[in-house]
Amino acid sequence: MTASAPTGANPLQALAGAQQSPWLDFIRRSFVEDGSLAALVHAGDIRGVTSNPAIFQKAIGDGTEYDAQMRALLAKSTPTPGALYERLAITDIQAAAKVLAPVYEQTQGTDGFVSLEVSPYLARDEHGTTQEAARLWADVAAPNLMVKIPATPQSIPAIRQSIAAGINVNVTLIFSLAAYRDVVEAWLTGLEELHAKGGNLSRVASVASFFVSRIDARIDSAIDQRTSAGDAQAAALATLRGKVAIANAKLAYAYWQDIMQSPRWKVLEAAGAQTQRLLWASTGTKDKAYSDVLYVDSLIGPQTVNTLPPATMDAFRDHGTVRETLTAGLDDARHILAETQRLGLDLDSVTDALLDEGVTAFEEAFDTLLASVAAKQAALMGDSLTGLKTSLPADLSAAVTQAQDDWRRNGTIRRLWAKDATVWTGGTEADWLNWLTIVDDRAANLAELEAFQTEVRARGFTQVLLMGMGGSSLGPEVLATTFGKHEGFGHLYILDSTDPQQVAATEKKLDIAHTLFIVASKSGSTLEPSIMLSYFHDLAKRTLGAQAGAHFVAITDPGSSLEKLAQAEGFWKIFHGDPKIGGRYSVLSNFGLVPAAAAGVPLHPFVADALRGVRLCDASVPPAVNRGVQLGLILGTAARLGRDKLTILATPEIADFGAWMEQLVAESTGKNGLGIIPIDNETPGSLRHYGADRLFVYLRLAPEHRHEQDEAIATLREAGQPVLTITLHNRRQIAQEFFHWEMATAVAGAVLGIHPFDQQDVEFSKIETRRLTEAYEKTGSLPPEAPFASFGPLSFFADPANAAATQGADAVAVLKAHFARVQPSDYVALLAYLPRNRDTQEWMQHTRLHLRDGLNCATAAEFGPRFLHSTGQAYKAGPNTGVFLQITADNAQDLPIPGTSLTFGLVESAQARGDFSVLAERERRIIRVHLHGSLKEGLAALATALHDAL
Ligand SMILES: O=P(O)(O)OC[C@H]1O[C@](O)(CO)[C@@H](O)[C@@H]1O
Repeated sequence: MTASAPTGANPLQALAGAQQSPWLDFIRRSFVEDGSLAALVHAGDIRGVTSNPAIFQKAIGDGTEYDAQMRALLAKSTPTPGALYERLAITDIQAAAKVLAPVYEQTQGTDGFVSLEVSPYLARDEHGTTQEAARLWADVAAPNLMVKIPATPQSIPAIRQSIAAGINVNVTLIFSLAAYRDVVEAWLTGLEELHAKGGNLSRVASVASFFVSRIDARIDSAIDQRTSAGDAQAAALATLRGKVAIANAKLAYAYWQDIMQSPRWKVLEAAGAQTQRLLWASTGTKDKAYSDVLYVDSLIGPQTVNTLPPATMDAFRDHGTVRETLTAGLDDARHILAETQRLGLDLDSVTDALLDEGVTAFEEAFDTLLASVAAKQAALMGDSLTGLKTSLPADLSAAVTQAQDDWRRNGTIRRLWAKDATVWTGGTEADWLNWLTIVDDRAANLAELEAFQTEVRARGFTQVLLMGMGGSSLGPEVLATTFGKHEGFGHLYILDSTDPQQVAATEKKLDIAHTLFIVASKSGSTLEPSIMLSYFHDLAKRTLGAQAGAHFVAITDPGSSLEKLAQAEGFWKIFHGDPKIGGRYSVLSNFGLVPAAAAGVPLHPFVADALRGVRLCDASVPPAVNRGVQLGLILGTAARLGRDKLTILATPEIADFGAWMEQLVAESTGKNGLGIIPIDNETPGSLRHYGADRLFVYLRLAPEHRHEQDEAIATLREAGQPVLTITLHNRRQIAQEFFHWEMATAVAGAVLGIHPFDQQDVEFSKIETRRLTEAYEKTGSLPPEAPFASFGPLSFFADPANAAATQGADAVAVLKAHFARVQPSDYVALLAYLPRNRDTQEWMQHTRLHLRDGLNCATAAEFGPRFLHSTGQAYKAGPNTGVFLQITADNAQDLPIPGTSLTFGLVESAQARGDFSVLAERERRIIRVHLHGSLKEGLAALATALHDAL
């Protein structure tokens, strides 16, 4: 360390003579790039640099200085905003380290440091801090770096471990003598550990940053308050104004001097160790009544550092006084602290509070910084990201802002990414969170899927049939309908029904000899895919003989019964799902990617888009700009305010996304009498049909948007209905939305206080179905049932309670009585166990709109058994606001299920009956209408009756 200053030196330069190093508490890109820092260093004004989250927030958060580097980084990859910030900060730190390197060299590694702080979010996390210190040390890779670690009780062990690892540490946020003693202890122990390992002590530098002026600011304000309240001790209190912080610092210095005399230190010193210098921080004067160099002039002494904000640096250069003040007036200092205590100014509480405030202030600065980095990143990525515009009524908007702030203050998004189950119910949630990381995992292992895609193409399949339910089919269905057929690949068909006519219609589309069959089931034991597989495998065996297995691919979780069957039958491939991902969160795992590969969807760009979605929902993105969190907080908050009908409208080319969303949202949130009811694909109507229970989501595919949909949405917005408009700039961006909605659903679940990853109520219908099919296998028939009313082709069935409530002299009267039960904010759902084809879909759509317009309520048009693995969970266990019309029909054709005495038609009716009894048991308002004879005529009769009933 330089012992004397050059003659004619300014006060800053003269500090060298007093063995104090002035460091600068400031950094920003332009200041380093334009040579300003170098000029200060060369002049000898400044011998080190410190940064903190608030300094970087000012540097990066405002202005455009960092845009060029951001652009360059974003051109190469899509980092998380947190990683992007860190790259920018490290670039500055490395540049400053270079400027200070000559000082470091001249002083043999004892001065010329630049400090970079660990994430303030880790301030109370020993392990996280230790890891991050090591990571930053390695990433910056400059010997004159100091990693800043706050002196919280939790971080003290991290300080010891970092020192022991040979990392230079700047311990920050020290306010009390007690904390300082702990820091010294950690530092000494760390050095001793390093020494014991045979490490080189001479290059381990450390400073203990003792905060000064903040203490006076607090104590002075307490004094002022008491004085103005007429305190009897006002005169004595007045003598302490502006004195306590410096007295505190002087005693810290005295403690350091004692340590320097201790035998413990002497051993380390003899082994070549450097001392840990005290660094005075928070030395900008806060009270204008005091000298603007008070906290520099008064704290000068050998082997110390003072880190100065730019204004204080300039002031000290201009009129500072260099005199060894630190060691003078030690008795006075003791007296001041004794007086502080005598007069009831609780210094311990003040320093405790200052530590908490200091941590919080840096967290908040970091929140602001990351929010601006994320916003800037989004702006620079432009149309490569989907957009979100929200238009919310005042009450909802205020509640959402409040929720965002709660999430920000509590760091909930970081807890979510850290898989902390207490974000939800503290149950088994952590076992279901691998959807958070599956895209990175798949991106890193894309070669296997790409090889599969190449092989599929080479084998020249003309069709691909995917068999599965819910999460195993709805994602692939979105891919099939959104992307269509790809050159060189077969058309992807989806089968998720037990309706015999639908099975037969699917079979008709296939050329079995040239079809690739994919059976997808996470559990491997779901009824529908099992029987579909039996049917088509049997068919394939009849066409292809021993080669049949080579046409089959299974996607299932490891060890499932499906995996065993696939092995036994010689399937071509078996792809595994991740058991820590539930079905409805599986679209970006092999459950979506294998069908995507088979259909020829270009995998790399698709996964790259999904990754964009992941990055912008990252733990480092604060709630107000985190797309998934934003959406989820709106969904959850809206539901809590009674807007629980999530009404989904989409450009037709991407409209199937709604069916996937339905399952995700309904199966995740619909439980314990709570939840969000998705209303998919309900054509917009007149404003008077909408109550205060709606939240609209418009998925707008910009290049193919429909003018009339835009108009309808604008009308809703103008009428004050809450509307979320999500803009996709191309179809592939559905990959981003898959992730956004997964995150949103998890977040909405947290707002509702439910477990969003189980679906316990689905099981009840399955049990009932099983009971019925087993009865059939034993007795050859289903248990008898009788309609409570029959009129021509329409027979009505219900449990006694529902039957009693819907008596009528004709079909019209029955339906009238049933729908008279609809209250404001209820919804009506048609649950049709019919072949899902263009005719039935049109009928359902027409009928639901008729009901919507007649009853002014939200409507759903669902096909069984498909919805049983989707919205069925919410219908059974969500809010009891649904009024259901189950529709069944005679099957014009039935198909046997190989290896059983069952038929598809029988399973379908058992499923309808099973679900009915569970809904009825749960006191839902439901009746079943069975259509006899021709389906067309039955549907026409029902439509007429409904028309007359409303
Ligand atoms: O993939 P699997 O295990 O066949 O399950 C299919 C679907 O059934 C459910 O488990 C229940 O409906 C869904 O969550 C799931 O997506």
